[in-house]
Amino acid sequence: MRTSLLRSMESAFRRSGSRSGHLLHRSFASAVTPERRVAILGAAGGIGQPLSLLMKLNPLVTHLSLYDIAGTPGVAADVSHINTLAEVKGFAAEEQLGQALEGADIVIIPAGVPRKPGMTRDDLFNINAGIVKSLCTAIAKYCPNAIVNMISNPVNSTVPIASEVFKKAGTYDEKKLFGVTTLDVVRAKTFYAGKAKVPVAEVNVPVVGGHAGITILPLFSQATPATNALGDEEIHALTKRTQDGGTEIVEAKAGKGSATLSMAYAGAIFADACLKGLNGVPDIVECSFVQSTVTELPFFASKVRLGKNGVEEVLGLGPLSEYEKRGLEALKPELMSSIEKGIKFAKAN
Ligand SMILES: NC(=O)c1ccc[n+]([C@@H]2O[C@H](COP(=O)([O-])OP(=O)(O)OC[C@H]3O[C@@H](n4cnc5c(N)ncnc54)[C@H](O)[C@@H]3O)[C@@H](O)[C@H]2O)c1
Ligand SMILES: O=C(O)C[C@H](O)C(=O)O
Repeated sequence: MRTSLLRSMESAFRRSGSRSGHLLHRSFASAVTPERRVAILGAAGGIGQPLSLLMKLNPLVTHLSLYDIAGTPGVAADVSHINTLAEVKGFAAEEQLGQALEGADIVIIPAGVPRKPGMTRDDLFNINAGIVKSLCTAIAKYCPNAIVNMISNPVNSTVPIASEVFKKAGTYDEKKLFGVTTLDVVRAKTFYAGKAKVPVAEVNVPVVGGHAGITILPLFSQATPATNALGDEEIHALTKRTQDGGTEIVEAKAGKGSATLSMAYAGAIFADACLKGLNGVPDIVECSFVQSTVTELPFFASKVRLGKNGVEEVLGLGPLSEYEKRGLEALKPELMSSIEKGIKFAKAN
């Protein structure tokens, strides 16, 4: 049973575009996996629970630390019964946050409130900015060298907040801070495969910019397998659907939150890529919102090569279609203002 589950994970990770899925099996079989500690903050939430499950299934994880301000003991006990490698510990109260973080190689943060219909991600700022700031303050104290995977929205602002908190603490390493935009890539791949009628497992689509509305810019001109079956209108519709993917889920859930299952999948894919990078697996490339000089904006999502220290290389945008060039210019003011909002908040608080 364990073997077949690992095989399914392996093939999911391979399909995701990380080119080293085979290593999951090899490293598990030969028991050479280095010790890797992953902490999830917000582990009992809508994303946190399935993400905890998926990280427990990942054979690269040796220790899994689950932290939430509510509901952790049940989730941690439940996940801990799964007969895979990772040793699971739950941490329930704020005074246990330090213990939850100690020794972490990767901290994944899905803590915070989700949208309801009619809200933008920026409407979450007032609550989530404070949550992210306090969690990042603890990260700076207890695991200053950890890689941080930021899921909490608005990502366009929470990543800059984290960077300022780390700068204030003197622990900032731009190579180790990632806004998780993998769900945009997951959606772009799914929607493209459906329209282009190509096997979804073979599809790759870079998504650049940020993680809100028009700041999400899928580059369908670079999608593979390439197709000339899609005209301008179809590309526009695919772009809009990718940009509005989060809202599509928020509306379908009708007040019961936003994407959780697909986000957990995307978060697990991205964390797996970070783990492989840490373990020295070559050529691990994923899109992520990182400190960047690819455009004039200080943070920007693009393809990133992952390595032993986190970001090894932020890759350029590649050739853009005229439509994408216009999209790029159009997103800059909104993305810049969200970045500045985060920086201003962190400096003032
Ligand atoms: N980056 C993305 O692509 C993406 C995708 C989906 C959702 N999100 C965002 O992820 C966040 C979480 O979404 P969800 O659906 O899991 O929400 P949720 O309400 O179901 O879960 C959030 C969890 O965070 C916990 N929490 C709150 N404050 C905390 C704190 N200070 N420390 C630790 N835990 C704390 C809550 O107790 C809860 O269990 C939202 O901000 C949402 O917008 C991002
Ligand atoms: O849309 C949301 O609020 C959640 C998330 O950012 C998403 O893209 O699904």
